[in-house]
Amino acid sequence: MLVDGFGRKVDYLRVSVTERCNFRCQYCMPEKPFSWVPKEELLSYEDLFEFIKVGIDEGIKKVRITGGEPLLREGLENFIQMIASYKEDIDLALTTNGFLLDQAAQKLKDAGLKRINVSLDSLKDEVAAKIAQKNVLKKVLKGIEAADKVGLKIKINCVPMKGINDDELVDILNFCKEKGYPVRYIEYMENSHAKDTAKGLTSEEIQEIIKKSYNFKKQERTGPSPSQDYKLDDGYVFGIIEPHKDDFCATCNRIRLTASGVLIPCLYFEDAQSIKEAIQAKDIKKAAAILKDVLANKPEKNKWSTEDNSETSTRAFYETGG
Ligand SMILES: Nc1nc2c(ncn2[C@@H]2O[C@H](COP(=O)(O)OP(=O)(O)OP(=O)(O)O)[C@@H](O)[C@H]2O)c(=O)[nH]1
Ligand SMILES: C[S@@+](CC[C@H](N)C(=O)[O-])C[C@H]1O[C@@H](n2cnc3c(N)ncnc32)[C@H](O)[C@@H]1O
Ligand code: SF4
Ligand code: SF4
Repeated sequence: MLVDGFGRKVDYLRVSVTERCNFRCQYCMPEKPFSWVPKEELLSYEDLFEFIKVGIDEGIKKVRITGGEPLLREGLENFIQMIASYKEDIDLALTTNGFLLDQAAQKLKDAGLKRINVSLDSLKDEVAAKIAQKNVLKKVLKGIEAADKVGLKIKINCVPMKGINDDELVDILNFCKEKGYPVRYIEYMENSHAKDTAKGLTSEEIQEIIKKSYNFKKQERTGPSPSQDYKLDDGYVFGIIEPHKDDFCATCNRIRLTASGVLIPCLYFEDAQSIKEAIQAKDIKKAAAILKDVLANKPEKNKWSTEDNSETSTRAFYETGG
């Protein structure tokens, strides 16, 4: 079992397979970065898998593949198959913007993927295009449909932004409710890579908007998801990811591995260590020791706040995988 310095059990590894992306979401990557990490500096799938095995052997139960946009990296289905066949009962999932999902869904399912979280910030062509800075909506909706058809379990992620998509939160909920997909609204997390004008909604503001159309009750927090669930009277459950809440980090069970082999104890903090050398030297003991050291240094909580004393993260979400 993996335990951090605050006694939190860590059993969830998020693996970013690329920092590159085909969208330029205002809250994440509004401009193309000045330079990408060169391809040769990335860990191969085999090397990433070597580390994932170390993690699983030490107690990781849930692996999420993310990015950048993970579907941009060639051969992803082979990587998924490696993980799926290493441990049958692993909770293996993928987070994607959905743009390339239409052609990838069947391959992903066949490789052993069970569930997928797709970002959907708007149901209006022009708003989706404004957020992603690309005409994306039709392809994303097609991708979601294809994933559904092949039997992948779907969740939808939506980042509510002031003056941009905050008038659509109920429409998005209705769309997801009709399709049977849980939607999770994510509070915008301030970071120095986002567009200067980006401003998110707090969980309370999101709830106020939904309250105008639906009654709902806060649910008990259970399981490994970062989402706080709310249940409508008809039983539909939506979630809000509330990183500005004081107690959000108390149940943190997550660590992150970037595509270039940096193991990050917290989405918010700078401190991190590379496992690249150890993995490439096939020094499993050293890789396991670095994992434990990173966990021992996992911070108690982030310093995002809705007050003036909020600290902005310099970590790019497209690098850490969100
Ligand atoms: N601050 C913070 N935000 C997180 C953390 N984990 C997830 N999030 C946010 O929630 C978003 C959605 O996460 P997903 O990639 O869908 O994964 P998930 O919510 O763990 O997925 P489920 O396993 O389906 O619940 C992330 O991209 C982040 O923006 C975390 O540890 N800290
Ligand atoms: C970094 S993306 C990577 C996976 C994929 N490209 C996607 O967009 O789903 C993972 C998640 O992070 C969320 N995200 C990115 N930047 C964020 C921010 N500043 N605040 C909150 N969520 C953010 C996205 O909405 C997405 O759901
Ligand atoms: S949120 Fe995802 S889709 Fe949007 S720019 Fe970031 S990595 Fe790309
Ligand atoms: S901000 Fe850091 S400590 Fe808090 S939940 Fe996210 S990863 Fe965990």
